[in-house]
Amino acid sequence: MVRLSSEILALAVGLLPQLVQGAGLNTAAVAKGKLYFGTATDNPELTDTAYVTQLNNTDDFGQITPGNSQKWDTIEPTQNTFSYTKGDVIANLAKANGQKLRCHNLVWHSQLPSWVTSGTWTNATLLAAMKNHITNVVTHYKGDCYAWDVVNEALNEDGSYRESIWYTTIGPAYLPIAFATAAAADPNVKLYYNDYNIEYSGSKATGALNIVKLIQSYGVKIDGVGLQGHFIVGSTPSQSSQASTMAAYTALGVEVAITELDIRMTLPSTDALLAQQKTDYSGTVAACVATKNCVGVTIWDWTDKYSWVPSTFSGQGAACPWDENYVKKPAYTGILTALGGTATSSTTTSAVSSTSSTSTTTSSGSSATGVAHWGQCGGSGWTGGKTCASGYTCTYFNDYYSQCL
Ligand SMILES: O[C@@H]1[C@@H](O)[C@H](O[C@@H]2CO[C@@H](O[C@@H]3CO[C@@H](O[C@@H]4CO[C@@H](O)[C@H](O)[C@H]4O)[C@H](O)[C@H]3O)[C@H](O)[C@H]2O)OC[C@H]1O
Repeated sequence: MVRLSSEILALAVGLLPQLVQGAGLNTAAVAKGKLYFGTATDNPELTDTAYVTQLNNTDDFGQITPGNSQKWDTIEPTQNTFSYTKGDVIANLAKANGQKLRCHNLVWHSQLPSWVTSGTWTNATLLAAMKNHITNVVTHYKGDCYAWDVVNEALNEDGSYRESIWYTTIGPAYLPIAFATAAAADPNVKLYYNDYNIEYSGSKATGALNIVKLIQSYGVKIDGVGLQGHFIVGSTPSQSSQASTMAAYTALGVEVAITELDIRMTLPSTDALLAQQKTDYSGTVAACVATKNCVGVTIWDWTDKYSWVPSTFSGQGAACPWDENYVKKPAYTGILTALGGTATSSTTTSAVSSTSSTSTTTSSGSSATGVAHWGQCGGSGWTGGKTCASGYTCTYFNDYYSQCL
C-alpha cells in the first residue's frame, strides 16, 4: 500500500519510478539481514552517463567491486611503481555513493605484468615481491574496503594447487603468507579466498575447505570464502547444493559471499532461456539468503552491455540481470523475489514485465508496452519500439527514461 502511494507520488512529480526507495535489490537484501547486494564495474563504462546513473542507485547496489582496476598488472605494472589512479576512481565512487567496496584482488595467476611472469625468481625474491605488493596495495586502500580477495583461484578443478608462479616458486605457504601480510597492513579488512566451481560439493570445494584449514593452521586470519558464481543457464548448481556447500565453509568459522555472479547462455537468448536464467539466479541468491553467514551477493556487472562473458566465452552472453539496453530481464525479478522483495509495478514496468513475451517484444524492437526505455520517447536513445503498443502512451520521465503506460 505504501509502495503504491510512493509510485503515484513519483509519477506525479515526474521522478524515475525505479528510484522509488524500497523496491530494489540492495534494499531487499539488507531487509533480509544481508550486508549488501552489489555489482562489479570497470573504468571504461564510467563515461556512460545512463550506466552510471544506475550504478549509483543504492536501492539496487549497496556495494561495488572493481572488475580490473585493482589487479596486479594495473596497480604495479613495473616493479615497485604503483599506479592507483583507476582503482581510486572506483573507490571514490563507492565512497561518494555510500556503497561498500569489495577489493579484488591481490594474488592471482592471471593479469600479472611480465616482470612477474617472466622474472627469474627464487623463493625469497618472489616472496619479497609478493609481500611488497600486498603491503603497498592494502595500505593504500586501508579503510576503503569491506573485504579483499587476497588469493584468487589457487586451485585446479581436481582440488590440487594450480601450477602458478606463486605455487611453483614458493609452494603452498604463499597462501598463509599472503593472508598474514594483508592482515598486518589492515587488521580490520575482511580477508577472502575467492574461486570458481567451489559452489557445489566436489574435489575443488574440498580443496577450498583445505585452504581455509591451511591458513587457520598457521594461526593466520582468514575471514571468508568468495564463491564467484560464474554459471551457465540450465547447469547452475541447485539451491540446496549451493546452500549445503556454503554451510561446509561457514562451519569452519568463516563467512561466505557470492562474489562474481553471472549466468550465461548460448546466444541468441530466447524466452525459455530467459525463464531458466530467472530460475537459476533465484535459486543461487536464495542459497545465500538461507545461509546466515552468507553476507552478500555481487553480480559481475549488471548489464549485458559491459559483461566480460562474450569476449571470453565464444558464442555466449546475455549473462546479466539487465539487457544491453538497460532493461531489466526476468532474472531481475527472480533475484528480487529470492531476496523477499515484491515485484511491484515499479519493478515490472521500469524493469521486466512479468511476462517474458514483453521482454522479447522490447529487445526485438517492435512496439513497446509497459516496459522501461532508456531515452526520450521516440528519440535516438529510445531502446524499444519507436511507438508504444495500442492502448499505451509514451510518458517522458527525464532525458534517460521513458515508459509506455
Ligand atoms: O574485464 C575482464 C574481467 O571482468 C575479468 O574478471 C574476472 C572474471 O572472473 C574471474 O576469473 C574467471 C573465472 O571464470 C573462469 O572460467 C571458468 C571456467 O570454468 C567454468 O566452469 C566456469 O563457468 C568459468 O567461469 C575464468 O577462467 C577466470 O578467468 C576473476 O576473478 C575476475 O577477475 O577478468 C578478465 C577481464 O578481461
